[in-house]
Parts: sequence; C-alpha cells; structure tokens
Amino acid sequence: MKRKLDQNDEPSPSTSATEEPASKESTTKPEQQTTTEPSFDQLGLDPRLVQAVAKQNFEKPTLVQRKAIPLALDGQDVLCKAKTGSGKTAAYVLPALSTILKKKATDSTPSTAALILVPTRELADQVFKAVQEFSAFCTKDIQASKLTENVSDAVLRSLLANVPDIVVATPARAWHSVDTSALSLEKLQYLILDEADLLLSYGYDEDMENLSRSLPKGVQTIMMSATLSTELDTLKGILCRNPTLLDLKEDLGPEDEKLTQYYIKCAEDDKWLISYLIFKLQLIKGPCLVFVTDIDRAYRLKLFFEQFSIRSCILNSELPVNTRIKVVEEFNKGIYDIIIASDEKSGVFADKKEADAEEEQAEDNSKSKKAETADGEAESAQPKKKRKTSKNKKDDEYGVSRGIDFKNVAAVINFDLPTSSSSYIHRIGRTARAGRAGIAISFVIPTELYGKHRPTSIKSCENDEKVLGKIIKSQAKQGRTLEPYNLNKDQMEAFRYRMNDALRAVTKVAIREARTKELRRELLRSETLKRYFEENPAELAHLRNDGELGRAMRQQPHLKHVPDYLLPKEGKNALTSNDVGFVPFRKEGGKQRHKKGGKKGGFKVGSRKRDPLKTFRARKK
Ligand SMILES: Nc1ncnc2c1ncn2[C@@H]1O[C@H](COP(=O)(O)OP(=O)(O)OP(=O)(O)O)[C@@H](O)[C@H]1O
Repeated sequence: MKRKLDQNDEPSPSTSATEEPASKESTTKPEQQTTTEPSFDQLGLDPRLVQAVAKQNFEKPTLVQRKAIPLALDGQDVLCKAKTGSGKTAAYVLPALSTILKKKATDSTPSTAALILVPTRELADQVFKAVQEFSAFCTKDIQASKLTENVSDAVLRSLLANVPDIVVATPARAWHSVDTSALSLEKLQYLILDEADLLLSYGYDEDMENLSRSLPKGVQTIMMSATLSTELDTLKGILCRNPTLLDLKEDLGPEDEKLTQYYIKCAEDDKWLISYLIFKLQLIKGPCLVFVTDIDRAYRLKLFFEQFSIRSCILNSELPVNTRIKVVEEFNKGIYDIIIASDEKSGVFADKKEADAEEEQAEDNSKSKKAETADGEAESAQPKKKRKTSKNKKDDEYGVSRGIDFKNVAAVINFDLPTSSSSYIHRIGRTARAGRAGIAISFVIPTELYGKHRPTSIKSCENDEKVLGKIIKSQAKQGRTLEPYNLNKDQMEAFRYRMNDALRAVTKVAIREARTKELRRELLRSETLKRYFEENPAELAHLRNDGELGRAMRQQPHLKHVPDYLLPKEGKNALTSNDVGFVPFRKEGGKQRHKKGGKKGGFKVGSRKRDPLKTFRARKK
C-alpha cells in the first residue's frame, strides 16, 4: 500500500516513491518547526560536515534536506523535486561528502567517488563553492575539482592528476575528461544531476549517453530539480535508474507566502515607460533582476536606463564565464542593484510546442508510477526514446534563471515574459529564496496590442496572454496567485515624452556599439589573451582605440532628472480607487517616509502592509 510520509516521518529504505508532506514547517517558516524534526546532527552526517553547516549559520535542515539526506545516506537513488531556493544543493552535497568521508576512514586509495553534473558553468562554479564550504573542516580528506573551462588536454590532465574525490562539471566537460582519460569513473559511487530536467534540453544528450556507458555498476544516482519534465524520464532511461521520487510540495497558506506576484498588462512601449518609472522613482529599492528575451534587448534596456542615470549591469551568454561569475558575485555583494539578464534559455522549453502540456503529462506520469512503485511493483525501465539532439547545442553553457543563488533579490521583473510556465518558475525562483521575501512583476502584452508598437515589439511576446494563463494555472497548483498591478495611466502620461526621447536615442547602431564595447573590454581583460597581446602590441592598440563610449548614442542630460512638476501633488486616493498593488507617486500629504532613526525609507518586500509599491518616495534630483 502506498504510504504517505508526514513531516515527522524519517524516510526509510522502504519509503514509497511518493512524498506529499504538505508541510507548513518548511524553510520559509523555520520558527514553526516542531521539536521532533531532526536537526543536522541527527541526520547521520559526518560531524565535520555538521560543523561546516553550523558555520554557514544553517540552523535547521530545510524540508528537502530533511527528506533527501537520509535517503541518500541510505544508498537509495533519489529523484527529488523541490521548490527553487529550498536548499537542494546541501541536500545532495552533504550526503555525498559524508559517504566519501566514511569510505576514506577505511580506504584511502585516491579515487573519484562523486560526479556532480550541472547544466551551466555558473552553476558549476556555485556548486563547487558549496562543496568547498561544506568540506571546510575536512579539507585533508576531501579534494574537489571543477571542470568548466575549455582548457587544453594537458591542463585538464594536470587538473585531475591528484584524483579528486568529487568533480563538479557540465556533462560536456565531464565526458571530454573521461574520453581523454583525464578522469576515471571506475570507482564512482555517486552520480548527482542538478537541474536534472535541464541537462538534456541544453543539448547534453550525447554526453549523458556516453557518460552513462562509462559508469561502473551500482552507482547511486541523485537527481534534483524544481520542475519535472519528460526529459527526466529520458534521463532515467539513459541511466537505467529507478529512483525513489521525492515530490516535495510545501503547502503554505497565504500568510506564509513570501513571494508576491504581480502582472502588468500594457502596450509594448508602456513597458519601457513603467520600467523607467519603477526604477527612476524608486518604486522598487534593493537588488533587482530584470529578465529580457535576448542580448540586444538587454543592451537596449541598459542604454535606455543609462539616459535616466539608472545604472545596471548585463548578464548574457556572450560574456566570458569568469565575467558572468564575477557579475553574480558583485551583485551578491551589493555592488550592482540591477542586473539585466537575457534569459536566452527560456526558449528551451518553448521550442517544443507542447512544452507545458508535456510538463503536466510528466507530472501525471510520475504520479501513476508512484502508485505502481508504492504497490511494490518494480517500475519498468523506460523504453529508450529516440533522442533528438537539442537545437540548443550551439548555445554556450550559460544559464541565469536556473539554480543561480542570487542573494537577497528584492524583485524579479519579467520585462519580457518567458514563453513557458517552467521558465517562469525558475526566473521568479531567484527571489524569495531561503525563507526571504520577494516580489515578481511580469509584463504581459495583450494579444490585441502585440505588434502595435514596432520599435519595441518582440516576437517572444506574441503569446503573452496564453502564457500568462498557463503561469496562473501552474502557480495555482502551488497555492499561489498573481495579482494585477494597477497603475494610474494618466499619471504615467506626464513621463511619456521623456521615455520616447530616450527610446529614440537607443538606435541599433548604439546597441551594436555597446555590445562590441563590452566584448572588447572583456578581451582586453582576458588573461588568456595577455601573452598574445604582448606579442602583437599593434592589435592591442587597435582594440583599445577602436571606438569611444556612447559615440553612437545621442546624449540627453536633461533626462537624468525628474522635474518636480511631473510628480503629481495629490495623494494616492485621488489617483485611484483600486488599492491593490497600486503605485502612489507621492506619499499622502506629500511627506516623505523615513525609517526609524531618521534614515531614508526603503521597503520591505513580501509584506502587504509594507508593500514596496505602496511606500514610494520619489527621488528628486
Ligand atoms: N538549512 C538551511 N538554512 C538556511 N539557509 C539555507 C539552508 N539550506 C540552504 N540555505 C541557503 O538557501 C539558499 C538557496 O539554496 P540552494 O541554492 O541550494 O537552493 P536550490 O533549492 O538549489 O534552488 P534552485 O532550485 O534555484 O537551484 C542558499 O543561499 C543557501 O545558502
């Protein structure tokens, strides 16, 4: 009989494949956790790891950690679905490290015991850092390597010469290392696939198949993701695994929800106007991630913002991986407040017409399989589907909406709506992480307004309304809602000519120039090219002198300031009768909001009472 685990159940080897804990005691509400929930030192982990976890200030294991760690330590294959930002990394790194330490206590022969595969280089970097942090008290016993750079085979061999216990890599780099005999998987005990459902979408099909043929028998497999897709069935087929499914749904009440989601239906050019207002008038303060469809769009928005003196930085697949990692690090340190990320991979799922239908199908399939497994029947191995090589192979190993742990993101803004509900889940998952609050605002172009403003129209938004419908449906399954975000159109109008002025200045030439300028800067910084430039100084000089900044963009200094006369004098009640998600342009009575202690007011996201969008303080320059 199918057995349901509740929050206090310890998973055991006989655990059924299903997991519907409907837990309120999730990571988002640690204070509600009952005393019967295990602490880190009760999970069976090596004490040195528990010490490292304490050093990270992790007070209690999150739901996914409580459920997955015992199963993994017990030697089971696990396929785990848990929400974004719920702590999946520790849930697989800790048991892998613990198993290695246990083995090392009796056998010190060097061997690579764990391979962690991730879809992007940024994620590899992040996971590698997590491995280092968790092994901080056993550095003598744990050697880890990260394989992301396109280095020569000789360098690769030297990197792996010390036979690291744990390797973090993208499937392509992992397979290349195995293929060139730099890495041996003979003694592998653990295979971990993070963002598992994405590995095939990123075009790693062949690499995964090749790797699967190099795995020794009996390797334990852990697959983690925040969304399930049919790709996972294919992966299970490739790896011939029959994992226990942990489908962790955190059944939070509305009062527990830390993520507030809004959508704004507006015309194509209104997006630019509203975004300008949001940032210039500081309707949102704190670190923001702005997602757009492609690289040109990102530079266009950046140049548009620059004219209003709104500083932002860019993240895209064209930038070298080290630059991308640096951008994320600097954002996490608070150096930048706005990242404009082109989520080129959001089309991964959209490429397939029935993406969301497939996703739902996958969930249904897993449910029926859960029932089978729970009844004690062995789940039949998936018939190997003919796997097409993904169109996205040409893409770099880049991804920003999946897995990257941006810290303290106040808001995610879908300037361009993604084209599938899965992409939406991962994008908004960059905020409200680890129990923190956050908001998501998505622009939606109504069908009748699509293509009406050619200069700002973009193909990916053609079906925004349809996609919004799917998003609302998929969020409703998690008990979440999206609310319309109401703006007073009349008040916005006063700013329209400024928006148009700025938009007109951002020509195609200006965008191209900005794009090349950024690449040029990265080339000049490149360590790899240092030697080349030493030998070819003329080329270096040429690169340095090739183009001045902003040459192609008309400079309009007057746009940098917001004149007082543009700001409405009335309070918010005079502006609208609708109070939901309303953006007041000036606080009632014209007084500015100050925090206790006399500091200038900001907002705290996630609380209705302190809705960031309701506590605006206009910046007058
Ligand atoms: N037990 C814990 N207590 C407090 N913070 C935690 C705990 N576990 C993880 N975190 C923090 O939560 C954040 C999110 O963790 P992580 O990146 O592992 O989430 P994730 O589930 O893998 O997210 P995604 O699906 O987006 O990849 C990290 O900053 C991490 O340090």
